[in-house]
Amino acid sequence: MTILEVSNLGKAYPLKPAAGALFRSLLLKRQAVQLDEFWAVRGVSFSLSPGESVGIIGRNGSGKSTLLQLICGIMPPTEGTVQRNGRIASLLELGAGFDPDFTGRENVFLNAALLGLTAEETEAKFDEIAAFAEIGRFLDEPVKTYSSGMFVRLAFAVASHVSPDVLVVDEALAVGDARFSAKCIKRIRALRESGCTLLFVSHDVGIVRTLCDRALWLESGRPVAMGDVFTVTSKYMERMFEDTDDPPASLPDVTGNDEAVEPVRPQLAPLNHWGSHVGSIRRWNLRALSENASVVEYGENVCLEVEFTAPAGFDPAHLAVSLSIKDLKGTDLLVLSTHDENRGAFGGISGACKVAFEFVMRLTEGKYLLVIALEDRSTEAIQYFEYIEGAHYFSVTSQARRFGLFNVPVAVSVSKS
Ligand SMILES: Nc1ncnc2c1ncn2[C@@H]1O[C@H](COP(=O)(O)OP(=O)(O)OP(=O)(O)O)[C@@H](O)[C@H]1O
Repeated sequence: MTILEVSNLGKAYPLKPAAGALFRSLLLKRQAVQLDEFWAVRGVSFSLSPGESVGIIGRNGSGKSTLLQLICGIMPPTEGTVQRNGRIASLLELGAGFDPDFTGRENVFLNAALLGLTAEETEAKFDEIAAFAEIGRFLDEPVKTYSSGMFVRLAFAVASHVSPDVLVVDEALAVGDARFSAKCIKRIRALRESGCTLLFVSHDVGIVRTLCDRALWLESGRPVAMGDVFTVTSKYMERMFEDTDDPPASLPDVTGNDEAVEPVRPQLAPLNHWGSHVGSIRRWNLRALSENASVVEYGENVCLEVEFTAPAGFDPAHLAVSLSIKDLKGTDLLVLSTHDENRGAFGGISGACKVAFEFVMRLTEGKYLLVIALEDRSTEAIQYFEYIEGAHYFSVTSQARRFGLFNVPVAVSVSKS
């Protein structure tokens, strides 16, 4: 069963005619001026099953908000259809579904009624909503006196407490402080765990990876790829790194189906490889008990050796080799760089070199991937000669059952106070 079915969805806006064309048309009283169209979104198709979560990514103006508005029925599509099979709660427009002259309390009932709740159902959830919003006595003030942050708190509190089948959130509206943002993310996670479907727009790839299983990448209103969140966001970041305005050449033009991008297969190396390739990383080896270790024991001494060729003519004082260990969602868990540990280590070198990082494995049981990069650190923004994401995949095992991502040596003492 699908909870949301989006088919060939598109939204076109008329473009204003050029001033000369309008004038000529009026003067000559000819037929109406032909208006050009601008497609903010076009050719988007996908379906969502209950409990799935999709992050929508894309640069500014790529059509993310327009797509969400079409999906929620806030505006009609120019072409295509949206079939909704459940209660959709959305957080898209500041103040949508709120009456500025009503108090916060009254608006909770109004907003919940628009989402299909009876007054009794809202009454039963009211205390929870009020506690989540944390706006205190302002609950009985008209919402026109609210700051945008207070507005969002109340709107999110309602949307996330009406037991939605689908929660649609445009993160651009998350104007709350860091603590409230963290609270919202925790709440979204809890809703997901209880089976709620999520559609989430964000510029923050890290949050999309944390909250979503799949990602849809839009470019100029068109879908570029949809599929496994890590794979699609990696391709997107690679594209952002290249940072040109040409349409992406590396991925096929697709209509939002999942076959566009292969799901992550951690056994396959590398997931991503980009950079200017002026210098090159030639070989690497994660040595634990064995060469190219695919299993590392917690507490084991680990050595990563990276062989590379320094870019010809580049000042080696600004050269750095870095490694990152990520979880399979792409979160950086450990980042080590010669730039931080031994800055200027490459002063005076040229041609083929080797660098070794030695450390004790303190990550607990799990599957991880390794990123290796050859970097230009001459400016604050890192430029990559080579960036190899998924250069190596390995698991960490542990004799003792340990919880948490890290397990560090700790001394515990007990005394009478
Ligand atoms: N009412 C409108 N009339 C004409 N063009 C519009 C209208 N609303 C949006 N657009 C255009 O449609 C395109 C997509 O806008 P949209 O807001 O959906 O992008 P977005 O990906 O959400 O951007 P951002 O990341 O900046 O929020 C943009 O070029 C925008 O200028």
